[in-house]
Amino acid sequence: ETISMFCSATDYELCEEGAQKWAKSSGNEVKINRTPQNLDDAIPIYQQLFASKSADVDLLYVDVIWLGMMKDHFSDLVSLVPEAEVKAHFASATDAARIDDKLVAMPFYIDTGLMFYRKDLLEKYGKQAPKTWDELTATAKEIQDGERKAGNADMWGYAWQGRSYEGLTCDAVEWIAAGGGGTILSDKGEVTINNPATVAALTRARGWIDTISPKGVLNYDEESSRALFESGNAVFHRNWPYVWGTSQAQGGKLVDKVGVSALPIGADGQKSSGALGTAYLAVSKYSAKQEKAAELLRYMVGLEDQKMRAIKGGYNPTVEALYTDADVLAKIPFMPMAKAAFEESVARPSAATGKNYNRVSRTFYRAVHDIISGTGDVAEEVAQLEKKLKRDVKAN
Ligand SMILES: OC[C@H]1O[C@H](O[C@H]2O[C@H](CO)[C@@H](O)[C@H](O)[C@H]2O)[C@H](O)[C@@H](O)[C@@H]1O
Repeated sequence: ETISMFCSATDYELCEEGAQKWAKSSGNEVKINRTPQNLDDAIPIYQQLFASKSADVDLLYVDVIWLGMMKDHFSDLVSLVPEAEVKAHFASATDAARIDDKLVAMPFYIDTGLMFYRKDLLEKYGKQAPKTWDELTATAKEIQDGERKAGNADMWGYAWQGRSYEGLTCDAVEWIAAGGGGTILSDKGEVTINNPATVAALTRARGWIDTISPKGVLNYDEESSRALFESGNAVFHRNWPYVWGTSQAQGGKLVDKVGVSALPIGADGQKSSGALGTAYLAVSKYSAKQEKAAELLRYMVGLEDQKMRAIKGGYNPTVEALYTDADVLAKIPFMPMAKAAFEESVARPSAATGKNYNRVSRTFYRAVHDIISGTGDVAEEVAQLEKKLKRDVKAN
């Protein structure tokens, strides 16, 4: 049989490797579709498939924030995946996919926002990995200026995701939550954005533009910000765990020069707040090959494939046993820290918004983009954002 699936663009090669391994060993075939590079653009493609109840795709790559939005189009995996296999994963990751008494997807890898930094440069300047966002700002500036003076005119302090898209929602929620300003909406769906911590966090981020981050950061996504860091021209870089895999790949400029930490906190007593970005696989309700698709899903979320992905790509497993696996630990020495960062991570408000998440997030990231690229009064713009979000929430 041929199973057709979607793999995410950033993660394509390893996703394909796992799927082909299953195909070969099980005597089946896989046809792999690549999501657009900007994952947001996969949403309308999926929506079209669902609207036409298309059987063209059997297995779907699913971002954690889509679970509530797309749940009605996914098969219930309770009868397709044995409970013992479900239990091998972090309960928080599988619990997020238990909706309306169904198990609508299985976790594939954990994404938590992390801070990558130039270990060699921090050592050279006698600095530690920064504890707070203010410390990061100061250290980034000091090292950037020092390196420029020493002859590298292209050096920047901080590379992150400032483009107007879902990635900016992640970055901005991290800055705001780390200062105690919440996650846009409360668990109950009330808009909580209009508070002093939001204003302070966005004011600080605006101050990074053209001081420690190039103006171009306002158009950076994961891959373009990673390119700046991996070219050797940024001291700090916020991204997902896969950057460990890419930056430490043989032949790269930064092999043995990178450190990884949890994201900074706002101030003493507050907690690091990496955005939670777990990826899932789901079987389409419209697939004519439910059982076979579930077999492929079981292989790809299982220990063997997750181990391969961790070792070759730095992807953080959702299978708990892999956090004490010697081969994995040898390749990803910061695994215990990544686990703690995952446990402290903050979820975007997709559970509270359900089908309305996309609208809420779009309003949020567009406003954040305007604020950090503009010169207006931040408190006033946050008050306007609150009004817009209240309208979005009501429209649900
Ligand atoms: O880690 C690799 C993945 O990175 C992106 O996904 C992450 O960022 C998204 C926002 O840009 C976020 O919504 C998601 O939850 C995160 O996992 C990228 O979009 C993926 O294709 C990629 O595999």
